[in-house]
Amino acid sequence: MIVEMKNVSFIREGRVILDRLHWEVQENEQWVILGLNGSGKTSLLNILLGYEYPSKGEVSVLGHRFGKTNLPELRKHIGFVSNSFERFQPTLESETVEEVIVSGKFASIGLYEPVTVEDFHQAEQWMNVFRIGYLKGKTYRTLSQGEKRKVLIARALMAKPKLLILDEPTVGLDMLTREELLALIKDVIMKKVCHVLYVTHYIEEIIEEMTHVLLLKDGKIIAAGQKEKILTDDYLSETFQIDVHVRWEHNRPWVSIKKALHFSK
Ligand SMILES: Nc1ncnc2c1ncn2[C@@H]1O[C@H](COP(=O)(O)OP(=O)(O)OP(=O)(O)O)[C@@H](O)[C@H]1O
Repeated sequence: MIVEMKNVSFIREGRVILDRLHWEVQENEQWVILGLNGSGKTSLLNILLGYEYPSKGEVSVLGHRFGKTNLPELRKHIGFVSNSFERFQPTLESETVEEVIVSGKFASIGLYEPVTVEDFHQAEQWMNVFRIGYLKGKTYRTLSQGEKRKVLIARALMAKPKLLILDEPTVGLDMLTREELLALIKDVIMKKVCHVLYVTHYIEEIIEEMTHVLLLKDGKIIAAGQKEKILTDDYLSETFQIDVHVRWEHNRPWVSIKKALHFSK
């Protein structure tokens, strides 16, 4: 099992941020997490990554039960890319694209291991897969947001993770770059490079290969399961607290707002 949460609550400063979550992710399922700002998505990810400890309940990731496993060891098998990662320390910012990608390997071998020619070869292969070969030799700092995002995902894959968590990876990207990124994620899933857990605010990003959805509202699970059963008008309207309508086109869900909000003067 990829993720197992039993009765997980996360309470901070007397506030229940996650409330008695039960959630299982099986090997052959690719999940998407949806929820408004402040619904608890980041807290949930922080727990999965072992950066926060739940106040109650049991968590297992990749078969490792938290509290009984070596977290730094487990983290080596989990890749994490968040749009807030775009800035590194100044040293990495001035590295070349291939150096930044290769540095992802440190997640699994430790900072002081020497980097090998094979590592650079592997980085170049990822650059080709991600169609960013043209960035070779460029300084990371000078890249566009979309290019940086692709580099960061390639960097995460250098550590050969078993689970890749993508936290709002398309924020700030134009339509074309977003579709390119989704095509790359599709490839990662289809080629079984690793398991993908995807967090987004945009339901149209739920590509065919993503099979399951978890809806989070105020730290509670509204619904979780196969996407066709979960992405309904009722569940989504409850999650997003605005009346919406879902339609499917080319095996992707699209949402429209039934009635615009009006704030009276
Ligand atoms: N360590 C903490 N101490 C106190 N409050 C916290 C802590 N961590 C999260 N919160 C609060 O819990 C709520 C959920 O936060 P979280 O960042 O998990 O939401 P989110 O769904 O990721 O939101 P967004 O979509 O804006 O990133 C927020 O109101 C936040 O302020």
